[in-house]
Formats: sequence, structure tokens, C-alpha cells
Amino acid sequence: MRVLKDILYKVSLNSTIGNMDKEISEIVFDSRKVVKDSVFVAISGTIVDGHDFIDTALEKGASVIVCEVLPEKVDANTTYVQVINSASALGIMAANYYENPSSKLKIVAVTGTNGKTTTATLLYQLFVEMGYVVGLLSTVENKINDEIIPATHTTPDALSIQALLRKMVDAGCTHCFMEASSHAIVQERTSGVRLTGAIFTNISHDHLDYHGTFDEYIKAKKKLFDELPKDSFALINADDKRGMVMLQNTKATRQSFGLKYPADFKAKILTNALEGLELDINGKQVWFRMIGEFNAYNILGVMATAVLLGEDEDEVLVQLSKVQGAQGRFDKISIAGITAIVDYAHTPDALENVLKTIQGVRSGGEQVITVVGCGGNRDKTKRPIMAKIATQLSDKVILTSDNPRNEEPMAILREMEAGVNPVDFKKTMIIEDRREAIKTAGIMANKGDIILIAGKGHETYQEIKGVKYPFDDREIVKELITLLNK
Ligand SMILES: CC(=O)N[C@H]1[C@@H](OP(=O)(O)OP(=O)(O)OC[C@H]2O[C@@H](n3ccc(=O)[nH]c3=O)[C@H](O)[C@@H]2O)O[C@H](CO)[C@@H](O)[C@@H]1O[C@H](C)C(=O)N[C@@H](C)C(=O)N[C@H](CCC(=O)O)C(=O)O
Ligand SMILES: Nc1ncnc2c1ncn2[C@@H]1O[C@H](COP(=O)(O)OP(=O)(O)OP(=O)(O)O)[C@@H](O)[C@H]1O
Ligand SMILES: N[C@H](CCC[C@H](N)C(=O)O)C(=O)O
Ligand SMILES: [Mg+2]
Repeated sequence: MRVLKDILYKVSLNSTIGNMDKEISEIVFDSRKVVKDSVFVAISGTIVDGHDFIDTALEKGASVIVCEVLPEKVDANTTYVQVINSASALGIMAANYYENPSSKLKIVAVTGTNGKTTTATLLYQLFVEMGYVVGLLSTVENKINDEIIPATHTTPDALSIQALLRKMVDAGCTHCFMEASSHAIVQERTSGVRLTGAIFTNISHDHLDYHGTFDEYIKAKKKLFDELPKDSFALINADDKRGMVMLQNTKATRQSFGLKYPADFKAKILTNALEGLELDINGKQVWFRMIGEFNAYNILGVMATAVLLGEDEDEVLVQLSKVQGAQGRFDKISIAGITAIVDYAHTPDALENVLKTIQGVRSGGEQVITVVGCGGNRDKTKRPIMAKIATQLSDKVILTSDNPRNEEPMAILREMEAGVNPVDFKKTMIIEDRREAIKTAGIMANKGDIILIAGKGHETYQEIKGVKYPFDDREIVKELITLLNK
């Protein structure tokens, strides 16, 4: 049990009604999860308004209501706390409830359109290699030391974040590396998390369905840096056009990394091959297991972060050269002389980077066959662009379903097809069923060819009309082994 006024410490209040010394059992922000003597935080969402569920929360036993707008009729036994911003209040209250775990950890948040999971996972793996007990909050999975806690979001909700950070502290973690998605930043899921540093990887086209305009999307990322404390660091990719924008209003120490423009941490690519990357970092030549220029950025950002966290650069490079990166990111599987690459590229920029990387490392005579789709109920404007990029940078393309969610798969595919130049029609096919599409690519491929299967990476399901069916691109590629060895 906690006392209400203690968990409201540092929350911006407008007004209060009732007893502030009440003992409360839990904090909830979903009326369906209310338990006796809990605090219900009413948040206005994208689909419904939590304020409409205040009565239901009271019926189920909530004894405190935290809201932005007070109900017209108030109940005499209930405490009402009117706040400026319920979503932000939730994060701060959750932090107080779990006794501010972030003050006992070094937490670094990674934001950017692409590279968040890769960067956070590399940091996790690096710090484990260096002997630390580490936590990770990522799209693929959450981790507390070795324990895996399945992830439902790239960045969990505010309450779950604090609960996970508490578990990390209790498990002896010293560091936590986490992704901060733009949705999470806007929805204040990271409010109440005290950061030691934040990293900006890059920004390109995505999520315009949610943010409305590219400017709003940039603002969402910038908010993370605007809110950093004075004693933290703000590390940006100096080669990204919007990198400096992130630093405009931050109180944190400004740091940068890059391959092209002047930066605090610099590297040069010496070799970029299917076997890995060789980089020159401060006169030291080091091989890494990851592939492609974009991974040179991820590696450099990780090295810079480790140094800013006080680690020795030479030791960092030795350990970093051993790590693998995140699942489903440029995962190579060899079958019957064909190289299949499963990659989570689900934005135009990521797809272009991956295909340009493949173009850069191919030997010349082989075909590059790309299987790609776009998710339903997500930014529609990226569909034609991704299809165009796929056809321009591949020899053959099969457009297929990703997670259609509640949309008609064929309607998504028609929107993708609209981006294909007429000259590229002859190399483009549409196969709605993703399993069939992957199999067809396998049948079309000859020895030496490269098949890129983009968009779903580590995902182990395909979401169709509200149902998540088991589906794993990597498993389907493995099924090809029997098919092609016949
Ligand atoms: C669009 C979006 O981001 N939505 C997130 C948001 O939900 P919402 O605003 O839609 O909530 P809502 O359904 O309108 O409900 C509003 C409030 O009423 C409450 N409610 C609702 C119903 C009820 O009966 N009782 C009740 O109290 C809800 O608990 C909520 O507090 O807040 C919820 C709680 O944190 C999230 O689970 C939910 O994620 C949805 C499921 C989602 O799909 N989000 C994706 C787009 C997302 O967040 N993706 C990013 C990664 C993107 C990327 O960079 O690639 C991520 O971080 O995962
Ligand atoms: N630094 C980078 N710049 C551009 N593209 C990248 C970069 N790092 C990875 N990618 C590409 O983007 C894909 C997604 O990478 P990753 O999962 O690390 O990004 P993310 O930001 O976590 O994505 P999400 O927002 O979906 O969680 C990779 O599979 C790869 O194709
Ligand atoms: N975090 C991203 C992941 C997209 C992955 C892709 N496979 C899709 O389902 O669209 C999102 O929720 O938009
Ligand atoms: Mg991610």
C-alpha cells in the first residue's frame, strides 16, 4: 500500500477534492483492470477517452480518480485529482509508486526512424560482454539480465516501463538500454524515466498516419531531447539532416557521431562485405559482424554511447567486434546455394539501405529477388514508395502481404503497385499469400542468387483481421530447403 500524496510527488496538479492521505492499492489507466482501492488515471486516447470510463472505474472499486477534466457530479467518498496532463502524470506516479527505479540505473533511450532496436540490442550485448548486469526494452523483446519478457510494443506503456525498471534494479542491473518510439514520446510513456543519455539515429518517412505531418514527427523525436536533464548526454547522428534540430533546445551535453560531417565520434568504412564491416575508428582497424553502411552508423553510435558512459574505447571495440546485433535484422540463411536475407526493413529508407547494401556486396552475375509488403492500418503513403524502391533496386520483385491487420490485403497491394514504374512491371508480381510468395522466390532463384524478404524480420506472427496467426519468415525460408533440394 502507498499513500496517495506520496505518489503524486512532482505531478503538476490543477486541483484536488477529497482525502489525499488515502492508502491506494495500485495505479491503473484501463477501467477493465481496476481493482479495489486503486487509482484510476483517465487518459484521452486515439480511439476513446478514458474520462468516459470514470463511472465504470468507481463501480469496480477505484477510490481515487486522476483526470484532466473533473466529472460534473463528484462522489463524496472518492478523491479527485485534476492534473494538467494525465498521460504525463501516469508516468510520474508510476515512478513514485515503484520508488523511482530510474534513479538507480544508467538508462539510455534510443530514438529515430530506423536503427533503434539494433542500437539498443548492441548496447545490451556489449555491456553484457563487458560484465555488467543489464536491462533491455525493445521491439523484439524486453530483457532483465538473462530473463526474457515478451514485448508487445517498441516502448511499453508508462506503468509497465516503471514496473520493468523496478525489476531490473531488484535483479542488480546497473544499466538499461531502451527504445523510445515517437508514439511513446508523444503519449508520455517515458515520463518519469530519468535518462542518463539519449541517442538520435536518423529520421525519414514513417508514421505520418499518426503524426499527421513530417514536422510533427520531427517534433515528437525532439521532445525526448528537450526534456533531458542537464547532467545527461544527447548524442546525435551528425550526418542526418535533422540531427542538429534535436539539439536545439536541450540542456544535456551535446555530442555527435558520423561518417561524413565533422563529429565528436568519427569512423571510416574500410570494407563493406557480406562477411561484415571493417571500420577505421581513431586509427584503429576493427572488423564487426554486422553488414552495411547503416550498421556502421549503429556501431559508431553504440561505441560513442559506451564511451560517454565512461567505458574505455579500446575495450569497447574489442567486445563490440564480437556481438551479433538484433534478430531479424539482415539475418542471412543459406539454402541450396541461394542466400536468403530476412530483414525488418518496413520503411522506405530502411528498404533502400538494405537493397543498396546488397547491391554493394553482390558479385555481379546473380539476381536479387525481393519479397516485400506493407502493414495494414499504418501509414499508407509509404506503400507506393516502398514498391518503387524495391523494383528499382532488384531484378525481380514479389509484392505480398505484411500484417494486413484490418485492411483488405489486395487493396494494400494495389496501393503498392501504383508506385511501380511501367518499365518495371515485367519484373513485378503480386502474390497475396506471404508463404507462397517466399516459396515462389525460392523456386525462381538460381544458385548464387540473393533473396531479400523484407518487412517482418523477427516477427513470429501475421496479423489478419484481428487474429495473430503463427508466421515466421525465417521458418518459411528453412522450409525451402526441402523444396529446393528435391
Ligand atoms: C495509436 C497508439 O499508439 N495507441 C496506444 C495508446 O492507445 P490509445 O490512445 O489508442 O487508447 P484508447 O483505446 O483510445 O483508450 C484511451 C484510454 O482509455 C482507456 N480505456 C479504454 C477502454 C476501456 O474500456 N476502458 C478504458 O479505461 C485506455 O486504457 C486508455 O488509457 O495507448 C495504449 C496504452 O499505452 C497503447 O497500447 C496503444 O498502442 C496501440 C495498441 C498500438 O498499436 N500502438 C502502436 C502504433 C505503437 O505504439 N507503436 C510504437 C512503435 C512505432 C514505431 O516506431 O515503429 C510502439 O512503441 O510500439
Ligand atoms: N541506422 C540505420 N539507418 C537506416 N536503416 C537502418 C538502420 N539500422 C537498421 N536499419 C534498417 O531498418 C530496419 C529496422 O531496424 P531496427 O529494428 O533496428 O529499427 P527500429 O528503429 O527499431 O524500428 P521500429 O521502429 O520498427 O522498432 C533494419 O532491418 C534495417 O533494414
Ligand atoms: N513498429 C512498426 C512495425 C512495423 C512492422 C511491419 N511488419 C508492420 O506490421 O507494419 C509499426 O507498428 O508500425
Ligand atoms: Mg524497434
